[in-house]
Amino acid sequence: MNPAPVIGVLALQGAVAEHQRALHAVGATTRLVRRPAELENLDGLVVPGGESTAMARLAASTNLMPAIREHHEQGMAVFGTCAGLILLANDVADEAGLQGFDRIGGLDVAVRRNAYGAQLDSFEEQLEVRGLEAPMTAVFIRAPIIEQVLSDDVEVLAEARGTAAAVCQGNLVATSFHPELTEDTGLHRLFAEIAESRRSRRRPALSP
Ligand SMILES: NC(=O)CC[C@H](N)C(=O)O
Repeated sequence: MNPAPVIGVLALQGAVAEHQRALHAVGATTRLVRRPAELENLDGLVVPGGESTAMARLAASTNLMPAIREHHEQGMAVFGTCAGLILLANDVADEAGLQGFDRIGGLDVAVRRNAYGAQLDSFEEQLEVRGLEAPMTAVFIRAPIIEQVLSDDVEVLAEARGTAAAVCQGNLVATSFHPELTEDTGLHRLFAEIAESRRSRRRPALSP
């Protein structure tokens, strides 16, 4: 049997412990990531929900966002939820607060921040997710909307209110909602499988 995938959780801010719990529940080993060196030899990385502007600012002092991008280019899978989706998207509308700060990028979607409404407009919805057997409860909190899918390489895994809410592109997975806030670990299982299946194809880490 393959060893458990090692999945980092970006731990600058946001729903860190909840993602760790979900990843442990699907058999992954986790590591908290606050600095570039902690990205070495990870099979995957979760970029949690929280506040994308806060994460981008906290990451800037160690150039963590470009380091995540480089590790992804070398084969590390990345799962971005809510603010994490914003940090992965190649195009972000309503960038106020993010301008001048590196993001990760790589996911061919255009998102608009806070587009489902304010904190008080947060909502839950039952979503059918491609690849999962049962519908899951999706929690949307000041969530970004995926306004446009920019490439045929992006697969829409779920839709909410008429737009894509969960997408996959190669070894990138992203949701506008918070899968870590419910007991349903289906998306974490899917991500752990993607991270594990791509491990053998990864190029070895570059020496310093
Ligand atoms: N729940 C969330 O992650 C909210 C995202 C937040 N509105 C942002 O722009 O980063």
